[in-house]
Amino acid sequence: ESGSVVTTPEVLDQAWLTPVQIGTPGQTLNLDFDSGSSDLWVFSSSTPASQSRGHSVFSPGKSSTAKESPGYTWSITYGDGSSSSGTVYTDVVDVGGLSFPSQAVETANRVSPEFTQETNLDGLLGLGFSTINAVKPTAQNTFFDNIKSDLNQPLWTVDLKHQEPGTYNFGNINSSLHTGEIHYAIVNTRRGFWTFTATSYSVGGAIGGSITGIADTGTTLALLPTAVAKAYYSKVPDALYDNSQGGYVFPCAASLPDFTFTVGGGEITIPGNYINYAPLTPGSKTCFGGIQGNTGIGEVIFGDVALKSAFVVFENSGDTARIGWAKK
Ligand SMILES: NCc1ccc(-c2ccco2)nc1
Repeated sequence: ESGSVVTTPEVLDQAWLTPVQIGTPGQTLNLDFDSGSSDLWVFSSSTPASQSRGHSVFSPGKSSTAKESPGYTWSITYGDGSSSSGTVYTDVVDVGGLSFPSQAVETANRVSPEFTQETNLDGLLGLGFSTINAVKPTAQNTFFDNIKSDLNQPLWTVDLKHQEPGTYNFGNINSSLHTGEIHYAIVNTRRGFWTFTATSYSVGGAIGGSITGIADTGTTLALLPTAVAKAYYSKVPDALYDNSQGGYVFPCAASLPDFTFTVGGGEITIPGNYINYAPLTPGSKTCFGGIQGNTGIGEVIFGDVALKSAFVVFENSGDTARIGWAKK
């Protein structure tokens, strides 16, 4: 089988949110599908009202199929400093018509203020490898790992669009969603992420070396090696690294060069206007870059700024994992 679901960008393409039905009858929550983590967690009836105000919550008590997983707990802190923790149920989870009857649904007993403030986001659906699932004492499977054997092909695809709805597909490649050929690179799954290598990059004609990083639908920007970010902004007049902002800024009127990277022998171009990410504050004439250095973070992250420039295939046949990138 296969399934497809529409995903919708938040303001400034900060994240894309996708409706998921949980329990019986189905309770719809809008989740951030995140290939950079591997837990399906939700705001719940156990989340204090002061933290869940404005959010849809999952109430296991209202689901005839919810089962507690006694003694199971989880706690996560993300790269951006946000965090959440709680307990675990199993219940039916339906994504785009694909249903798994006993998905681990991690209900939040607390969330950090960053999550409370993002009222469109009702939780995360991890699409990383189940090896890094945070449930104790036993790691749980991601939704993709649970349904993979039922899918026509052991893959999911993502088509994020700048300020337009896009799609997540499970089990098939919809060829109408891409124009160019799909170019594949091998994924190294050792750290539980979709880690791949771009063999080269170019900015305004200048060619650079290889970049190894993770494909992360749950991170807004492209956090590249510091030398790469430096090389990019050297081509942007009046760009500078602003310590107080923690990144490269430039005049919003600047025309930014494209950033092209090569994966599996094919070129993907992030258009300059995607790299002119946003004014520091609404109306400011100084803008913050969509490409930043990855200083202080363990990983190089090809986040949404890169992913929305392409049609991307995440395939895991069991012994081999691959990532495919195509123009669209
Ligand atoms: N890369 C995972 C992830 C996704 C969303 C968030 C988030 C949303 C609001 C505040 O923090 N944090 C981390």
